[in-house]
Amino acid sequence: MNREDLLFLPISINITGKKILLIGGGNVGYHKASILYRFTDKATIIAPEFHEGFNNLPFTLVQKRYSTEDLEGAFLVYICTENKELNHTIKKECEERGILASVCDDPIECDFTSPAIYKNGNVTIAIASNAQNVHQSIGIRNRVQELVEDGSIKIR
Ligand SMILES: C[C@@]1(CC(=O)O)C2=NC(=C\c3[nH]c(c(CCC(=O)O)c3CC(=O)O)Cc3[nH]c(c(CC(=O)O)c3CCC(=O)O)/C=C3\N/C(=C\2)[C@@H](CCC(=O)O)[C@]3(C)CC(=O)O)/[C@H]1CCC(=O)O
Ligand SMILES: NC(=O)c1ccc[n+]([C@@H]2O[C@H](COP(=O)([O-])OP(=O)(O)OC[C@H]3O[C@@H](n4cnc5c(N)ncnc54)[C@H](O)[C@@H]3O)[C@@H](O)[C@H]2O)c1
Repeated sequence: MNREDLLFLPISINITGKKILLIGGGNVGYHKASILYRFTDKATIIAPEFHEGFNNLPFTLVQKRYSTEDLEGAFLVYICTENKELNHTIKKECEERGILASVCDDPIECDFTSPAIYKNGNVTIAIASNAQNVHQSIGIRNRVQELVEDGSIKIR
């Protein structure tokens, strides 16, 4: 499979009461957690070491290395360690359990990816590039945000 052959469908997934797990507490883990916090105040983060920003998030922090049992009851898993081999192993263990996972260093392994988001109340504008060009997604999102904020696009 080549990256160019990937197909991602944009959907809004119901996370009410569901267990969201994020493994890895570094820069990328913190970034993903900050975005998550705009949608939920419940998630569990597992890592031996955490970015200091996690102190300002309401999530449950579990300071330890990942082990397979951590996946129990998980609905969505964000895999965000810097260890490619470990990320791959976690993804495989998610797949064996039918759990949807996003792997931060390998779009081909991702069951889902995160779009660039502009959120204003209940309105969410999400831009994705089919995992091909994250800078393009960020650029378009920033432009949409400007247009909403200067009143060119009315969302209310
Ligand atoms: C939009 C956003 C959403 C979010 O994460 O919330 C998002 N990445 C963001 C930021 C960002 N990502 C990267 C940098 C550093 C760039 C640099 O250094 O130059 C920055 C900028 C920064 O951090 O400021 C690098 C990067 N990203 C991926 C890889 C792996 C790879 O592509 O192989 C690498 C290379 C790592 C390496 O090589 O080391 C992969 C993915 N990143 C995606 C989404 C998915 C595709 C979405 C789409 O379809 O477009 C996908 C496929 C999977 C996923 O992560 O879901 C978020 C913007 C948040 C915002 O601004 O609100
Ligand atoms: N998807 C994206 O948007 C994106 C953006 C930039 C970088 N990346 C990729 O993300 C990866 C991570 O980058 P980073 O800057 O967050 O790295 P980092 O070193 O800052 O963080 C890694 C985290 O993983 C944790 N960790 C290590 N071993 C673990 C284990 N056994 N169990 C649980 N947690 C463990 C560490 O304690 C740390 O908290 C890199 O491969 C990078 O290329 C992805």
